[in-house]
Amino acid sequence: MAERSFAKEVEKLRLGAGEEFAGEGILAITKALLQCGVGYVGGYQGAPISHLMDVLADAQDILGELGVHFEASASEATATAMLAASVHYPIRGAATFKSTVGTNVASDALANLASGGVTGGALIIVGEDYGEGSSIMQERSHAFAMKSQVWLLDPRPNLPSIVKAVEDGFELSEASNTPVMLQVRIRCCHVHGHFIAKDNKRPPMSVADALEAPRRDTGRIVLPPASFLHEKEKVQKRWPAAVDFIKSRKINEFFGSDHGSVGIVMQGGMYNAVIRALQRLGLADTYGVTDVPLYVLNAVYPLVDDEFLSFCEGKDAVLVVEEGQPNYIEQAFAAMLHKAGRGTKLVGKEHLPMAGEYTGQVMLDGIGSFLRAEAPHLLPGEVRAPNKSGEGVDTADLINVVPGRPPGFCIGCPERPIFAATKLVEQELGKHHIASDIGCHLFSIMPPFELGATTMGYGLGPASASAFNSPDAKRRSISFVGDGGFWHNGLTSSIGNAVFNKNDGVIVIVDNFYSAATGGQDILSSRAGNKTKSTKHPITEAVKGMGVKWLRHIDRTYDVGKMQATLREALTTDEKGPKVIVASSECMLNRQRREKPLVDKAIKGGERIVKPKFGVDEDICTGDHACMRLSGCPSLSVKSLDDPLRDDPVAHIDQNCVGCGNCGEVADAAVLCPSFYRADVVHNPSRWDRFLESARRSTIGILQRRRESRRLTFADA
Ligand SMILES: O=C(O)C(=O)Cc1c[nH]c2ccccc12
Repeated sequence: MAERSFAKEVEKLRLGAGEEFAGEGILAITKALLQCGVGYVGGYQGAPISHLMDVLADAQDILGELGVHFEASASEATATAMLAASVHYPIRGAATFKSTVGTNVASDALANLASGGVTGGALIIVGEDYGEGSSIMQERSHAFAMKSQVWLLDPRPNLPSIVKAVEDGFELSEASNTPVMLQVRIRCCHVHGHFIAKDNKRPPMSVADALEAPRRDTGRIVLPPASFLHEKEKVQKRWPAAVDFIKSRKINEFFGSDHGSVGIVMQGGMYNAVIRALQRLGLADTYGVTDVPLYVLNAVYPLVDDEFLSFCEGKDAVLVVEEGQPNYIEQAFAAMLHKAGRGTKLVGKEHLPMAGEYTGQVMLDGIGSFLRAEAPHLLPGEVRAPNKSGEGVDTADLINVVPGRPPGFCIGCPERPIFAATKLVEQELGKHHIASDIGCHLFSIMPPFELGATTMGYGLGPASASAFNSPDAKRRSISFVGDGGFWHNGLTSSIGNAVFNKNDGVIVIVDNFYSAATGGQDILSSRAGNKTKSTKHPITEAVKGMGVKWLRHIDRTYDVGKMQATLREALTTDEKGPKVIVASSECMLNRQRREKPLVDKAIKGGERIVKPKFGVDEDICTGDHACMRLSGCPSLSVKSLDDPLRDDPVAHIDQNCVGCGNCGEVADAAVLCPSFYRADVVHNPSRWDRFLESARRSTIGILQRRRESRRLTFADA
């Protein structure tokens, strides 16, 4: 079950011509795909397009009615390889994934697809995870577009532009026999707005039709001599065809005055932020109307030389707003101007940062700096000569006032006890080299665990420990991989590799029943039934099938003692070959999403429900916080006591506790302290519960009164 259900929203996908669609960017993309007569869609989830995959999964009935095939691909490479269906057949297909990491994974298939070219439109919707909210390395998808010669669209972040980009993308792909990437940043995915819908179109040729009449053409298969001809075709046919299409269909847009001494060129995705900066500089109105000449690249690759050169005509200076590095667009424009012998001054990264997200403030500073330098006469007096000194920024330096808040495991996360156990084992056996992987479990690198030295890619944790396999070694490496990474490619890249190379290390497969970090999507080993997918395939079976001999399965990760003992055994056994521990417990977020509505309903219906909660007895807690050093649970916090003899704050469990029991288990396994208690909160208590409660209360009352009566008391003076 995914993080968000779009079951209600997907009904909007049925809107017909002339009706107004209102909603989120990702839904608009899906609607646009259906309006374009797409024949098949698929992809792999990851921020910021996880929800696009969830929308498609929730829309399967609607897709099915139109004869559109949906695939939840095993990886981005799988998703891109699926687009092979558009090579020989005039069927439109779309794949979506997270960039740039997904594009890295997909690049084998992407390069092959781009070489042979396509007949039906092939659209790759890449969710660009760049900037301050990103979880990955900061790179650009642009490089992939250039190296594989696929076209890159980067639409203005509003619904009509996004929908148009999907339509343009398919047509561009067909006009140039080239796959097209449609880049959407996080704000573009989640922007809300309106557009006028068109009717959905059944694909003129479905995948079922294609299977009835198979086609092949060796000229489209990547093998010499065809592959050498592809290279020629790319340069002589497909590239010029793409430039012609972009130009004749006016994919790129011009705004502002035709006459002006300066202008701004930008990636389409930067448009909203540029307009906001111009508004703040007094140069655009509330509706975004401006006199400043703007050239908006909804297609960022390939570039159209004469469009750019004509934009520069009569201008003294032009600013390129291009997020990230290298500044490919700026370099290409500089070369165009130089070759054309033009004198227009081209600037970009002089005024805007070379790296990092172009946020509102960055854009304001950069465009302000450009205009102050090149066209100060455009700026209102208060911008040119502000009353404030400096840039006019007066927010406090937050680094000095806000404590750091590193991301960590959720309350009740079943992965927390795995790392608590690892820490306890390291206390016994010493420090080990630990290789981490992509997924929630990577939070182990953060306090309080501080375990893990590298992360090399999805499913590659054990692979990234493969060099540490020496006959001279006295200590084994430990590596982690999640169930998401395991099925993405870890089964072969990590487990198969370890078996084949006789790796002696310890591999922990963190199995939480979902691809949790990407939003809780189902995978092969998910335990729940799924209407359209085949689940319940145990990881242990796959691992055994790969040839692993030493395999342990822990089916309740909260058992810290057992986890610790198993890790100890894996690290010390004489048995050769990889030691694989599958540690399974359900993702607590998903479990709560599943159980909470049922429990709330049962409580409302008067049913007796017992909810376990944990607490700390503040009379016993010494305030040494040892429990926290092995937990990091957000619900385990500190509390100051109103007691002059206790100056250290004691441990405290807040009301968000879900009763996973981790803190008690850890306290026990670490022989930490007896101050943790469990209290069962009984909703809709039975008569027996009430009787027990009153019996307990009166017994405790008697004992309390007895103790009170024996206390030494002082008479009032
Ligand atoms: O969803 C995210 O934010 C991820 O980083 C997960 C992810 C999805 N596909 C990938 C390919 C390579 C590395 C990470 C991911």
